[in-house]
Amino acid sequence: MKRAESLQESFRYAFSGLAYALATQRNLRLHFFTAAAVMVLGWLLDLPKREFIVVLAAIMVVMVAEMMNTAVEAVVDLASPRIHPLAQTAKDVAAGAVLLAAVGAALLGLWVFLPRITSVGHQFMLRWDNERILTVLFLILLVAILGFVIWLPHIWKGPSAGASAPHDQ
Ligand SMILES: Nc1ncnc2c1ncn2[C@@H]1O[C@H](COP(=O)(O)OP(=O)(O)OP(=O)(O)O)[C@@H](O)[C@H]1O
Repeated sequence: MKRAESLQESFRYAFSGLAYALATQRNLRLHFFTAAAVMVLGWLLDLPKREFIVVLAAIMVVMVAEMMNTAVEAVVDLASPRIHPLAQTAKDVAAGAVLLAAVGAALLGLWVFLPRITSVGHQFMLRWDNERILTVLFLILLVAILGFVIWLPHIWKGPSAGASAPHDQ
C-alpha cells in the first residue's frame, strides 16, 4: 500500500484529489460556479459578516458532500463493478446526501438574498465609485479562478485520469 511519508506529501495527495474531483465532476464545477456567483452577490450586497460565513459554510457542505459522493462512486465501482443492490444503495444514499445539502443551501441562499436582491445594480455602482481598483482586482481574481476550473478538465492528467473511475457524471 502506498503511504504519504510527509505532511507535504499528504497535502499534495489532498490537492490532487481536489483537482481530480474538479476536473472530472461536472456537478462539482457547477457548484463551484454557483458558489462564485453567490460570493460576488454577497460582496456586492455588502452582506453582514455573520451571514457571509453561514452562506460560505453551506457552500462548503455542498462541495464536501459532492466530493464524498465522488469518493463513494469510485470505491463502489472498484468493489462492485457489476450490478448489485448494495452498490446501488451506497451510490443512491451518497447522491441523496448531495441533494439534501444542495436543497438546504438553496433555501438558506433564498432566505439570505431574496430580501436584498433588488438593490444589486445600485450596490455595484456604489462599489465601482468608491473602490474601483478593489472591484477590478476582485473581478480579475474571480475570472482567473473560474478560468482555471474550466481549463482543468482539458489538462487533467492526474491519478486514474485514464481509468474507469467516475468521469463527468
Ligand atoms: N454497480 C451498481 N449496481 C447497482 N446500481 C448501480 C451500480 N452503479 C450505479 N448504479 C445505479 O446507477 C445510478 C447512477 O450511477 P453512477 O455511477 O452513474 O452515478 P451518478 O449518479 O451518475 O453520478 P453523479 O453523482 O456524479 O451524477 C446510481 O445512483 C445507482 O442507482
